[in-house]
Amino acid sequence: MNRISELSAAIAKHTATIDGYFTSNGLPTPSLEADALWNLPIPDGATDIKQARVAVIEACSELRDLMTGPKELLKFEWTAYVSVKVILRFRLDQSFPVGESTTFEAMSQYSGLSAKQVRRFVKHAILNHRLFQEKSPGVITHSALTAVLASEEIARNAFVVQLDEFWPAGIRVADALEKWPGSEENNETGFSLVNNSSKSLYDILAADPVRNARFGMLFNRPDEPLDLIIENYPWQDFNSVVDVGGSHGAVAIAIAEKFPHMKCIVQDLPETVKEGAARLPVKLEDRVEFMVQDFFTPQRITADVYYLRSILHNWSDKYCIKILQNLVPALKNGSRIIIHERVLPDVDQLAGVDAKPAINLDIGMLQLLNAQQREMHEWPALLQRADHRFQFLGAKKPDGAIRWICEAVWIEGDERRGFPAQ
Ligand SMILES: C[S@@+](CC[C@H](N)C(=O)[O-])C[C@H]1O[C@@H](n2cnc3c(N)ncnc32)[C@H](O)[C@@H]1O
Repeated sequence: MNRISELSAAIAKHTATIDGYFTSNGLPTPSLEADALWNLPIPDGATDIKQARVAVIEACSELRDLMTGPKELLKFEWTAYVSVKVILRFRLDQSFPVGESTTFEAMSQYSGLSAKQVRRFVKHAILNHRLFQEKSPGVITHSALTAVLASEEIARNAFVVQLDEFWPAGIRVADALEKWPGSEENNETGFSLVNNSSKSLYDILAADPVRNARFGMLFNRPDEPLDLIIENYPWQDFNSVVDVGGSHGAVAIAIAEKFPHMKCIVQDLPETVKEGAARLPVKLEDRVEFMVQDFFTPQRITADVYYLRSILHNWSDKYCIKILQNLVPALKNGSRIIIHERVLPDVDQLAGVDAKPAINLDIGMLQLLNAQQREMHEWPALLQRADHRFQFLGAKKPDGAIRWICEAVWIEGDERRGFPAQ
């Protein structure tokens, strides 16, 4: 069988598996109509159905490319997201309720754009992105995608931030690499260039409350259940944890709730600490403490565990080493360091659809901050560069998790190597 027939057969086979699952469980078939479910109803435990879904997506993508052909694949869609940006900026998705219809004229009155402009952008968005539908000429209804955008501010905000802040930064990455070869500084990026600034993303956004609030909202929704870190680390074996750059303390609070013997300290910058402390449930006040601590200054708290979730991927190696070295003054023999973040897949896993978000985030970290995602082998090396007394113990990724739990231990006197520390 040739490749296109193989792919076509695979698509038919795996689609039938998924269809059978939905039918036998009384679940609706996937749809992009406005009243569709927002996510496919496949529970975490249904591993074979999840795998079938991945197989369909991968086979469709390859088949589509094969049927397009190499030369046509090289055509660049340079208008790709223009219509989406306009729709979001002028809030056309929010111009009429989900379940109702509208016209180009009504959208024009709502937005201040001309009816002709609205028609051009809406048609582009329907064709390229399945935003809206036009089932009869001039009558516009929502699709599932615009229904989500119109109904859920967090999803809408994420799209806006990606289009308005992240995408333009990507366009200047090559320029930044040319201007600052090999830079590890977070103010020498595509983001800095496109903002015409010598500052970092954090400083640029901090100067603009609206942009800063939109950026902050990106992190308001948990991207994986907290249970995954609570259930998959032996917290019961320890008495204290410092959540380094812990934001509003979601993880520390979950640890304190589940393990009443634990003392948790959440460290962050002043503004975040103030907000986090204000939100802390009164019943946890004696066991969860918020503390201002810049992680580029020496750590003041000696604890059993130092927990860093999604911290190091925001920094280049040079700064990660400084963050780790600044823990050293407080560490005691046996202190644990948990690095909890996405890990880049190995080269042999690059084909999987799961690899794509990690690889894309890696480039994203570069375009915004000159930072990076890391492969597993880079963690022990980075820890060793910070201090040879950090010993990497291993890592695991619980089922259903997006982050790995990477663990290191601090060994005083370099017992591991059998000679005293210098
Ligand atoms: C990507 S967020 C991760 C927050 C949290 N660990 C989590 O996973 O939800 C990075 C955090 O680092 C904090 N941060 C940035 N620079 C810092 C610094 N120099 N010292 C302490 N915290 C810092 C930010 O305020 C933010 O809360």
